[in-house]
Amino acid sequence: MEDMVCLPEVDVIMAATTGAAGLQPTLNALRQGKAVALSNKEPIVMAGPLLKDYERKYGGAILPVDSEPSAIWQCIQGETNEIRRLIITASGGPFRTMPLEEMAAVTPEQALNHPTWQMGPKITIDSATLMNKAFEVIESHWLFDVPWENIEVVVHPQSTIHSMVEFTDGSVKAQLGPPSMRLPIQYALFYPERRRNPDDSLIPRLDTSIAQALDFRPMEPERYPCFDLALATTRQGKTYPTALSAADEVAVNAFLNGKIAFTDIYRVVESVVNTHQPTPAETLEALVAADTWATAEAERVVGKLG
Ligand SMILES: NC(=O)C1=CN([C@@H]2O[C@H](COP(=O)(O)OP(=O)(O)OC[C@H]3O[C@@H](n4cnc5c(N)ncnc54)[C@H](OP(=O)(O)O)[C@@H]3O)[C@@H](O)[C@H]2O)C=CC1
Ligand SMILES: CC(=O)[C@@H](O)[C@H](O)COP(=O)(O)O
Repeated sequence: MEDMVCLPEVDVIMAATTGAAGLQPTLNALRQGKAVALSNKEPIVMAGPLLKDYERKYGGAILPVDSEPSAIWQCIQGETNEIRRLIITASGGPFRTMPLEEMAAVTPEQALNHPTWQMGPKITIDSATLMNKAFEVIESHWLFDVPWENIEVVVHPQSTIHSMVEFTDGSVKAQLGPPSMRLPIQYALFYPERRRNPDDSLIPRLDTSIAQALDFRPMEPERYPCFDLALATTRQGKTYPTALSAADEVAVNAFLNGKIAFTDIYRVVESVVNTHQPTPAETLEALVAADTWATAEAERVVGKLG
């Protein structure tokens, strides 16, 4: 992948591997001035400033694919007004209403049963812990240059509104659609063109002929401790977000393999980021070193818990 993205005949790269695997290819592509349609969220979580630096320096482009950043991107088209607030929607995952005391005993099968989206295992577990939502806040912070304190998350169980942007006059724009990645993928690949889709079966359409609710609920921090942990860690800068992402990758795998409980995902990540000795995150070498250390440390913590 590292070499393939640099081939002269490649103009757009769709980065859609899971986890840290996409980091080096994404950086290589940006260093070649290519456009990267970024679905793989971990690279921008691990190395947001470096990716943006490469985009600026080498003239490439990062095109959001993840549905929430894509929604924000679509909402800001043609707008010159300052953004007052980003409102990122979260389904709340499969355990949104489960009594908190039952969460330690949930099985991987239950956690993989996402209420609205069909996705790979890593992101589905991240949706259940809301680590995924923290990742989207981080992505959006770097992609749209919006201060942390101006990005909010609201639970919206239907996943019909993919995110919203509030402008300084108070107007709020939202992007809606059925939960399908086809539109965000197409939007990034053909940007700035809105491609005509004559065949409705390709991109599902919003059905307004049936009654549909659009609910908003406040996020419960005690249900989703990974959310605050991820943002507090990332806001410390340096290699903290790299360690966070690596620890989460190990912890999610360990949960899926039956080595730790669902609620231990938080414990593993917390332990790793609390013992991390950060360095400036200015080079790929620094990121790889942090990723390697955090992966080993997370495996050690999993071993102790398991
Ligand atoms: N699924 C979704 O709807 C969304 C996903 N995303 C993001 O997109 C990324 C992918 O998610 P998703 O599609 O759900 O994940 P999946 O697990 O379904 O797919 C991941 C793909 O990445 C490949 N892959 C993983 N590691 C490597 C590697 N080292 N080298 C080459 N290929 C590799 C896998 O190949 P193999 O099968 O051979 O292991 C697989 O094809 C994640 O970062 C996720 O957060 C973002 C928004 C929505
Ligand atoms: C499809 C997509 O873009 C995911 O990020 C999705 O939004 C996850 O759903 P949650 O809102 O449950 O995290």
